[in-house]
Amino acid sequence: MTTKSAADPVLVVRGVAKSFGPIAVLDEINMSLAAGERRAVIGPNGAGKSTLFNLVSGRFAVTKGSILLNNKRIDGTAPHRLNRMGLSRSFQITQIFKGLSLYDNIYLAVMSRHKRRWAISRFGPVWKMIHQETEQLLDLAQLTPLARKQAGTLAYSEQRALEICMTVATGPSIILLDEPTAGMSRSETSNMVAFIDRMTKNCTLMMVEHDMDVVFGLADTISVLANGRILATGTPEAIRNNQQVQDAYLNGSTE
Ligand SMILES: Nc1ncnc2c1ncn2[C@@H]1O[C@H](COP(=O)(O)OP(=O)(O)OP(=O)(O)O)[C@@H](O)[C@H]1O
Repeated sequence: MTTKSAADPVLVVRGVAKSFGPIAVLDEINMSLAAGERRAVIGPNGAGKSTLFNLVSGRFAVTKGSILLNNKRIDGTAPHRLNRMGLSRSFQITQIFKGLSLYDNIYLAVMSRHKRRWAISRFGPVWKMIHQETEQLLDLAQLTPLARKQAGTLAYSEQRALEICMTVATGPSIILLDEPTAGMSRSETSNMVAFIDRMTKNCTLMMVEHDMDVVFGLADTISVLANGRILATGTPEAIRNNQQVQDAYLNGSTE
């Protein structure tokens, strides 16, 4: 039986390879994410970023190697089970309840963290805490004025904000962000970066993002994938100054 200490990494990717039939897409991928770390995975089109995300989030099986979440092997685990184990994939999948109010959506997410089911009678300290945490999250997200609005009637960017709020409310060990600003204008993008930054202060994040302003605005470590291998991992500053990375990606990046 494994025990976890505070210094243990939240996520470990160890010697992972992935092939589709004869096509090798990823090889020798090694990564370790500490608690509270915000890691961006960048790289040219076709480098294997989405494949890596799909391996970590349980959508694809690894061909070789292992993936651990909080010291437990998770490669081969179905996405819905991973969700219950604390790995939450946000964006590109809309998981809000459109017929409910924004408040009720967040309330349900906070309830799930406290392992409560909906009940007619909701009195007592735990329900009071659930209500207070919902109010705090609404406040942090600056969504209080919209609390009573039906989620389905919110603007697209507001629905995405609600979704990240719900993700945070469930208290996951790690949040995977899949191009969190895809399809947004410049001003929506910079608002979303500020929003994610505010909402995920103590969360562990792994994100795939093409927009370098988003990457450099949010990540404290960056892994660069090229041709299915990790070319470099380091701070934004180190990655920006890495000649190999510049040659393989940053200088030639059209995004
Ligand atoms: N299901 C699949 N079957 C066969 N090949 C695949 C499959 N999924 C991805 N690939 C191939 O794997 C390589 C990596 O694709 P992937 O989508 O992971 O790259 P990416 O870095 O996310 O690219 P982009 O930035 O364009 O989204 C590509 O050559 C792609 O064609």
